[in-house]
This record gives sequence, structure tokens and C-alpha cells, in this order.
Amino acid sequence: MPLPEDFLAPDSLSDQQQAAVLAGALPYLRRYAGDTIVVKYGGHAMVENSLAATFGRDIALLKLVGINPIVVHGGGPQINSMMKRLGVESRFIDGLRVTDREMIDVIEMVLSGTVNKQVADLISHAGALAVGISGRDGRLIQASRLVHYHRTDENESEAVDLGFVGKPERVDPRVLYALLGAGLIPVVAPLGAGDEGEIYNINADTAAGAVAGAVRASRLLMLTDVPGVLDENGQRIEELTAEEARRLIREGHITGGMIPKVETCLKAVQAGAKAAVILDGRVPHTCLLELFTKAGQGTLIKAD
Ligand SMILES: Nc1ncnc2c1ncn2[C@@H]1O[C@H](COP(=O)(O)OP(=O)(O)O)[C@@H](O)[C@H]1O
Ligand SMILES: CC(=O)N[C@@H](CCC(=O)OP(=O)(O)O)C(=O)O
Repeated sequence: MPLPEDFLAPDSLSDQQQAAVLAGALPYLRRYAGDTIVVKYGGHAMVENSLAATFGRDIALLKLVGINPIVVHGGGPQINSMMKRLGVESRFIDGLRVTDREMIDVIEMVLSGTVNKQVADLISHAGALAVGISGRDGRLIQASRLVHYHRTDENESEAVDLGFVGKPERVDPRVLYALLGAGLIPVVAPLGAGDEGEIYNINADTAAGAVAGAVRASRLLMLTDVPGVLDENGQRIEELTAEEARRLIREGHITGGMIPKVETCLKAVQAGAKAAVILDGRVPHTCLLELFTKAGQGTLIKAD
């Protein structure tokens, strides 16, 4: 089958240059051959069509060069727009959506029904077969109700009820290994299965971290909308230790959604992932740049 026009190398590269680029990737291809890489793909990153198509191709490429990618996706903006259409107001506490029983059905429909299939399609369209599942399938992510502590001031915090927001308790990776073993790319919606049959809405960063730890991923790539973790001067930190991360949070240089993101990375490396990287999903080919070039991207977080 001929390749579509937009799959071909850009005209700006001569054939010689194109061959040199491929040859230059050899040491990195050897380093990651056979490894598992978990990629968290956020809802904001999906909105821009050309970036989304590039993402799908990059994941397909990873598979075709012998790496095992697992994608865990979000879908916050997509849930928001469906809630708006239904006239339901969303409320967030510390970046987590307060989720009641009626909302969980809508959330499952959007995450598992719509977004999950779209992400799997992006990859399959690029020539590697992806299969969409949710964290409920094969009891991949077993969850309990999250007890969230919201900070009221510098020294105090109070427990708040977020409804059906889940905390991953156990990850059973057998369904992932079955798909990987069959040469497929698992695409996971961030839902959890409760012990009593309840469905939990899990923050996608948290779900990706739990999966990365359980499969002992060689990298957890967290795509977001900043170049990485920024220090007190707004400069990207190339490598962050757990100690340094805790200091930056304590001193208020890491705030908002970046706090749970960094904490998730720390947990994933403690649980068995080799390293986590927070990188800019707005940069085209950000995953390839991180894995296959010398400079790397984003902020690398390793176990102590
Ligand atoms: N030190 C920091 N470095 C980088 N980003 C930070 C930092 N502190 C807070 N942030 C904020 O964290 C945001 C990323 O978190 P979030 O919005 O939850 O990402 P996503 O929607 O991609 O999961 C950034 O857009 C930025 O505004
Ligand atoms: C509990 C909780 O907040 N869950 C998220 C799940 C989706 C998500 O995390 O999507 P992004 O990665 O696109 O933000 C939500 O309901 O929005």
C-alpha cells in the first residue's frame, strides 16, 4: 500500500540527511529495545488535530522499532464539554473533579467510549494496532475511594469527600501483558474497579503512575503544557531528585497541578519505574526527542 503523502519525510531533508537521522538514532534504539514505556497523554494535548496525529504516529513508530508503549490518556476538557451540554456544573478541589454517582456514568461514557477509541484510532491509523481498554477491564486498576486532604492553611489540612474519585490500590497488569504479547498497543482510560462493583474516576496522571510502577516501565513520560518542572527563576530543571522536589513544593515554587504530577512521578519510581519525565506535549515529536536524542527534553525524575 503506498504511504499517504503526509507520511513521507519532509522535503527539507535530503535522502542522505534522512538516512543520517535514522542512523543517529541507533544507540537509543538499542538502549530501549524491548523496554516498556508508559505515556500519559492529557486531554488538552488531544485538542489540536495536527499535534494529535503526530502523537499517534510517534507511538506507532516506538512500537515498530521494538519498544512496548502503553498509553494512559486523560480527557478532562472533553468531560467538561459533555457536562456543559448536559447542564451539569463541574467542581474541582485541588485539580480533582468532585464526582457523584450520576456523573460517573457520563465520565465513563466520555473517557471509555469516546476519548479512548479516538486515541487508539490515532495510533492504529499510523500503522500499529492499538486496543482501547479502561482500568476496569481485567481489573487492571483496582481502586478504593480516595480520602483527599485539602490544605486549609500552611499547617492544617482537612479531609474532603470527592465522591467517586478513586485511589489505585492494586494494579493487575495481566491484561496489558496479554495485549503486548500479541503485538498490540494498550490504550488505557483512567477508571478504576472497586471491590463492590463501583466505578471510580481516577486522575489520569495518577493512573499512569500506578501503571508505570506496576509494569516497571523504563520510562514514564508525562506530557503536559510546560517545558518541564521550572525552578524559582522559571528555568527548566533537567533532573530532579526527590529531596529537591520536596523542597520546591515546600517553598511554594511548585504549585497547582504540578504538585500531584511530581508526586506521581516520585511514587512511580519508588514502585519500580526506572525514571519519569515531565515534558512539553505542545512540542511536536516530544516523545521521540526525549527518547532518541542526546539533549533530552523536560525534567527527569529518578529514584533516590
Ligand atoms: N514549578 C513549576 N514548573 C512547571 N509548572 C508548574 C510549576 N508550578 C506550577 N506549575 C503549573 O502546573 C501546570 C501543569 O499541571 P496541570 O495543569 O495539572 O497539567 P495537565 O493538565 O497537563 O495534567 C503548568 O501549566 C503550570 O501552570
Ligand atoms: C478525578 C479526576 O479529576 N479525574 C479526571 C480524569 C481525566 C483526566 O485526568 O484528564 P486530563 O489528564 O486531561 O486532565 C477528570 O475527571 O477530569
